[in-house]
Amino acid sequence: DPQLLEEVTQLRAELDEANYRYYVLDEPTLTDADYDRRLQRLKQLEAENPSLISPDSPTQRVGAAPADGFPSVAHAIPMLSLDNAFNAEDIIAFAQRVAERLECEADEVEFTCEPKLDGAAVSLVYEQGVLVSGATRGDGRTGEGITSNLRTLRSVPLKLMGKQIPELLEVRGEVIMRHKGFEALNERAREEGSKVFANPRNAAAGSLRQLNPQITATRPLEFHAYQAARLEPDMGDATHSELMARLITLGFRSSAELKVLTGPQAVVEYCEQLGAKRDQLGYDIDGVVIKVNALRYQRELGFVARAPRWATAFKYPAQEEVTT
Ligand SMILES: Cc1ccc2cc(C(N)=O)cc(O)c2n1
Repeated sequence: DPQLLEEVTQLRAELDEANYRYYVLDEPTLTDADYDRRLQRLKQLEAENPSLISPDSPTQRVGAAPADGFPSVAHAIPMLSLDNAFNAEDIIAFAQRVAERLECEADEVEFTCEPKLDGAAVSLVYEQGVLVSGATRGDGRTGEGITSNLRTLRSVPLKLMGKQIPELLEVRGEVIMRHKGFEALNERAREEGSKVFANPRNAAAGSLRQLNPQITATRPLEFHAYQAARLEPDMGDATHSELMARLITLGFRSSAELKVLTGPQAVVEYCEQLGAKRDQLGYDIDGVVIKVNALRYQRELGFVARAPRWATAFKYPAQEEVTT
């Protein structure tokens, strides 16, 4: 019945658009009540016409628990950790090392800076624009397959947006829990006598490792993309900042605080400025991720044993643990 198909298609488009505006653009259009009304209507139409159900429908976010635990997933490209810088001298030394290898002046090198979110790192794989796999970082080479849990996050697109859909995209990013959601969760946990989490990072990691996606679906988690580990067709001689802008058009949230800066002094200033407003962000960060912006230079610089030569993480002193 074309009338029915029209209504189902319209509802899906409205729900996907509402997700994007709420979670990526921070400009919600639908109220939660409007969102839920449309979702219920779509669930009813799909229940009456099961042949219409497709895995990328907004109604298919919360599935069944994986029968026997999470499968082990090998990352096609290792999720390596970053080397650390602790002060301005370390940042300048990092920039000098990069400049030497690129045979240019440190003050000419373009860097990006973004807050280093303190959550749980995950990887999402999209084939022909559809989410096919999601995994935890694990030990960097092998993680746990938690696709069913990641599907419950409304900031994780079930299918990519727009017309320029890549054949293959592997997005890396951080799943975080904001302070407000963390405090509300622990408040409920104390009332119910269930597990109270020590900090938002543990709460995010613990929520992603729930065997039952219905539980994960109730947790206030957000996915923030920070890298495209694989992209086919690739973007050739692009930059990290252009890649992040492309991810936003594909439906992902990526750091609103990302800045392109030239030379180490500007990077040091960014780290000082962000440090000054660290307590007002509403979510935990443990530093600043500093990257060489040009992807061509990132490829040229490569990695040392365990961490990229082209990136480092400036770390702030640990904050006193949140008293629960
Ligand atoms: C390459 C790399 C590795 C880990 C990262 C971690 C974060 C983070 N925790 O926010 C951000 C990034 O841009 C990262 N980038």
